[in-house]
Amino acid sequence: MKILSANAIRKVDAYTIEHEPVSDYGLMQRAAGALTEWLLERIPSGTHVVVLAGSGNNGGDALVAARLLMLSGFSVSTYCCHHQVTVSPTCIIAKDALLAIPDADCKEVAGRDFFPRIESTDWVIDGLFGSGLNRPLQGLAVDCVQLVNRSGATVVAIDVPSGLPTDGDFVVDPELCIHATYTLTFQLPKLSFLFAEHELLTGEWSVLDIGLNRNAIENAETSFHMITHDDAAALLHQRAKFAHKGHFGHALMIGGSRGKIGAVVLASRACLHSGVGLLSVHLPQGGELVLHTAVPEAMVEADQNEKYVTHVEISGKHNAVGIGCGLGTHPQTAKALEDILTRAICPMVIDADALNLIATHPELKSLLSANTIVTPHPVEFDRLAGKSSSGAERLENARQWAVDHQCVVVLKGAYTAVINALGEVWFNSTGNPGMATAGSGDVLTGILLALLAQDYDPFDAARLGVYLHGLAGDLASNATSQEFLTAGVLIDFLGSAFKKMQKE
Ligand SMILES: NC(=O)C1=CN([C@@H]2O[C@H](COP(=O)(O)OP(=O)(O)OC[C@H]3O[C@@H](n4cnc5c(N)ncnc54)[C@H](O)[C@@H]3O)[C@@H](O)[C@H]2O)[C@@H](O)CC1
Ligand SMILES: [K+]
Repeated sequence: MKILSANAIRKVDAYTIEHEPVSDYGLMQRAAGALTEWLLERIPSGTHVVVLAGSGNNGGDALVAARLLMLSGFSVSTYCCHHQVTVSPTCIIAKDALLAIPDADCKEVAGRDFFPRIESTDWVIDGLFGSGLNRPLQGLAVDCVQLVNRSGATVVAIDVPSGLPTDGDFVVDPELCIHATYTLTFQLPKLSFLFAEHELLTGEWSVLDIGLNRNAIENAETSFHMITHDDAAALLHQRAKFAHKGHFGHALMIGGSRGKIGAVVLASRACLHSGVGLLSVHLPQGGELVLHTAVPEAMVEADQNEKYVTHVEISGKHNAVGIGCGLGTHPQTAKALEDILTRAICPMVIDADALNLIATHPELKSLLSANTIVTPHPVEFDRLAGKSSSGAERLENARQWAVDHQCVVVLKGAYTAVINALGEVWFNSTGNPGMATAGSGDVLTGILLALLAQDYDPFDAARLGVYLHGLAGDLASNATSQEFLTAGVLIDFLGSAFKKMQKE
């Protein structure tokens, strides 16, 4: 699923109006119709609804919704907050249609004294600004937004919360933006919804289909996508009937240090449960017995050192290498990492402490090869690439990093971003806060290593891997609870996640 910029959406809107039997106002009625349908299923009967409409088409949507809610029997008070002299012609049509209803309550807000009284039991429909916002809010709009935010009412934002830039192209002061309980956005998700700092502003968001022209969406250029179930399922390889374990690759997992052997155990278990043929694990000698006991399916190559990894034999027999889980950052481990990066020619997944070592030994970056996946969480990424002041800035830095180092970056978060060497971004759509638990990242590394060993292209492996990882988390939390989730439970649900991806 594409994520389009405000500008690209405007073009798709215009194309739809030009090529389909629908007018500007017709499209607005469709949008407001979808919105009202959503609202009617949720607003408790008898609720007083306060509708705030700006001067643009977002305001027009709000005015149409106000009319539809009134016709459905709700008590609706509508306030027009005109922030500019020219009001959109479609907004004017919508307002005239509202005023044509007997008893329509529609007031102009000429200043603070004209503001509505909002009770905490009210529902507020925010149609002040939509995708046309191009600068931070000022003046009366700010006062209005703050009145809403302090009211305690349930707030439904139309398309985008007023004050939030659709593409995340400027940093928002949360005081200058509606804090929506729900955001109902039209047709496609918006980029700015995917940054952690905007969670408070968007609340729970959902996409409403308003039937924009499919060809126009298909032809619109963008670097941003969301991974849907069908996208991920299409990436899954079928396993041939006569296949044997040699067909599914031999993976090498390198990790562990004293006190952190569990990380390699989790990553190894996840790898074996993700379809790999053979798995060898290189870990400090002290962890050998633990690994043999916890993961009997794996072969163990113990390091000469008891507590940390110092030297790894890299041979042509491995189809993929994973390194970093629980690895530690001992100087001798850094030397070993340099040696591995220099000699390994197979695809690699690099995680956790291996990334921290690269951050403290920047000369190692030049050794990364094109078929590498790096899997930093935001703090690890900032160590690698320097601090970012916002989610949007970090995403741009990660795209640049992927281009500069010609590898796949998996920037982990609520909407994990998988970025290829062209700077194209696919956001994951599965997963839940229950997965914010120790070892969850190790499980992802294990899955990615298994897919790489099975000859998945690194970008495909990363997109399918993050989707499966999140899906296992969703299945696990549905069957138990987010609180109960541990990395081990995630692995237990990997089987069901794979099953959901397979063709019936
Ligand atoms: N035909 C269409 O284009 C459709 C548009 N739809 C709605 O239309 C919205 C976009 O409408 P518009 O493009 O009219 O934009 P908005 O309704 O977001 O209005 C923005 C207007 O305010 C001005 N402005 C921007 N930032 C400002 C600021 N900080 N302070 C004061 N003024 C500011 C802009 O010049 C622009 O004219 C979408 O979000 C969606 O809700 C839907 O009705 C579906 C169909
Ligand atoms: K809005």
